[in-house]
Amino acid sequence: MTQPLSRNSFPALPSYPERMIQFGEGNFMRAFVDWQVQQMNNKGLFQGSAVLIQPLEQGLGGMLAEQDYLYTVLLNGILDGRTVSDREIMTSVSRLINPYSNYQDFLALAEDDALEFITSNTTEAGIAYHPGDRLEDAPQKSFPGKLTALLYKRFQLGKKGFVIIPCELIDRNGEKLREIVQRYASEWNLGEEFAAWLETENTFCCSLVDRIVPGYPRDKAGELEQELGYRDNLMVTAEPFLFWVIEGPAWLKEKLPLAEAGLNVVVTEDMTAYRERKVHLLNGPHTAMVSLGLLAGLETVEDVMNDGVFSAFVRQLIEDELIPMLDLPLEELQSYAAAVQERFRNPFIRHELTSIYLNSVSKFKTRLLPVLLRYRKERGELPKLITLAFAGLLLGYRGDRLQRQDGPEVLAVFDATWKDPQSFVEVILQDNSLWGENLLSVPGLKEALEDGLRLLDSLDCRTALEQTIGGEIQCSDS
Ligand SMILES: NC(=O)c1ccc[n+]([C@@H]2O[C@H](COP(=O)([O-])OP(=O)(O)OC[C@H]3O[C@@H](n4cnc5c(N)ncnc54)[C@H](O)[C@@H]3O)[C@@H](O)[C@H]2O)c1
Ligand SMILES: O=P(O)(O)OC[C@@H](O)[C@@H](O)[C@H](O)[C@H](O)CO
Repeated sequence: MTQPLSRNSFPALPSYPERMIQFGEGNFMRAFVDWQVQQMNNKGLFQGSAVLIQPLEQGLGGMLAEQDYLYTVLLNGILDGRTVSDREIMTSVSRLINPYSNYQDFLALAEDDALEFITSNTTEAGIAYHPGDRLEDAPQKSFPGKLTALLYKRFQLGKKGFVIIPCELIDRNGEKLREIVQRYASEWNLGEEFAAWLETENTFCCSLVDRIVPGYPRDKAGELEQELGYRDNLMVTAEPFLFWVIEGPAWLKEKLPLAEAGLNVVVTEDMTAYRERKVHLLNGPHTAMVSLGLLAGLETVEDVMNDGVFSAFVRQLIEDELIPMLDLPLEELQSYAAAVQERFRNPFIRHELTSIYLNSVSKFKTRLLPVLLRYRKERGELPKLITLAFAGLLLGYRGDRLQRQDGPEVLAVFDATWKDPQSFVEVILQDNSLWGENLLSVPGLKEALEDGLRLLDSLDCRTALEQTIGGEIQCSDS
């Protein structure tokens, strides 16, 4: 029987002073930011660790403590033509504070001058204003509320601010976070001096993250335990590829020497083009493939890429509908798209479609809907593959064929609307809360989705896809 991972079993592992506060202890942050901190430490360039803040009352705090905050990152895949199979025990996390049970320790972080950086990933839902939050709460419900309380304490102590780099996959994440913090500062009457300190003493950066992190390797856990020689309930698998774009001042390159440590990190004045490329060419195909893939009984991204019809769908989607709508040099887009498809084919990691399926409605809205609308406007017709993916999404949210995973308010809208299949498409397209606008005004969309739904409901999904790729589904224009 193997022993659990702990510092006792690996007494030679190093420890580092805390230099970063990190909101979020999920798989992604542990295999992305903390992994990069580890690489900087390995090269003697940072000599620091991250203290994690659990954003929600329930989380991984207990499990991390049981392992002395150690865990293994397993990188599997092909990078620059080389097969990578790396295993490394992370020593870049010092501890985790649960502000729900230990608010004092959380606020006490404001006192530590060595803490210079704040990072976060609280999912797309985390950078949100919660009207009920108050300074006196212990803790505030929202992540920005907690951050405001911490920053205010820091200000009261007369200390310098932080470099704040959120990693949430929302557009202009740093600006959104700063706006909500400023809003709390104003609503909580924290004064003009604090508002000025927020502006001048803190650097809020926007950032874009890119690494596929499937998380805990459930299917291979036993085998890996034997191979590693210890039990690790928090091991994380990830692809070797990594890209982090930070929109921030040039001095950050020295202060946080990620690129110097050989990591694929860019500090730039404007990250817009990088974001467009990634969200539409990587996350877009992911979201387009999930509902259709799950409806066809496929389980992983690799399954999709190994299926002739589905991989043709992904390729055509990228080449014919996504790339032509992006304002970047064609060659650059084509080379990124080729790399993405290679990453999707990674035979060494198991990326479950169900994990990408989570909150598909909001993902469709940011990743594919803008392209669909632009295509319709510029070409006078609908992009047939994005439209079919939209139909697949709507069918999946009927709830009888797929196990939906979305917020209760989103599911309630679908449940109410699907009660009348005749009016379903017309009503759902008008729902501003889902799409941010009334999509009934998009010429031909209602009819095309009704056709798509009929097709997907009457044929098996692969045949429906084959027909669509062959151009047989017509988008009637009104
Ligand atoms: N897994 C990937 O391949 C990958 C790659 C790039 C980006 N991401 C992004 O990272 C996010 C997290 O992914 P993960 O794999 O680490 O998930 P996870 O479930 O392991 O971790 C989620 C984290 O978010 C926090 N959280 C969840 N809902 C919250 C809320 N409403 N308010 C505040 N905090 C909240 C949790 O406490 C936890 O720390 C995703 O939403 C995605 O946008 C993931
Ligand atoms: O993480 P999500 O659930 O927001 O989205 C699923 C995937 O599209 C996403 O995780 C990608 O794998 C990632 O963005 C790659 O960098």
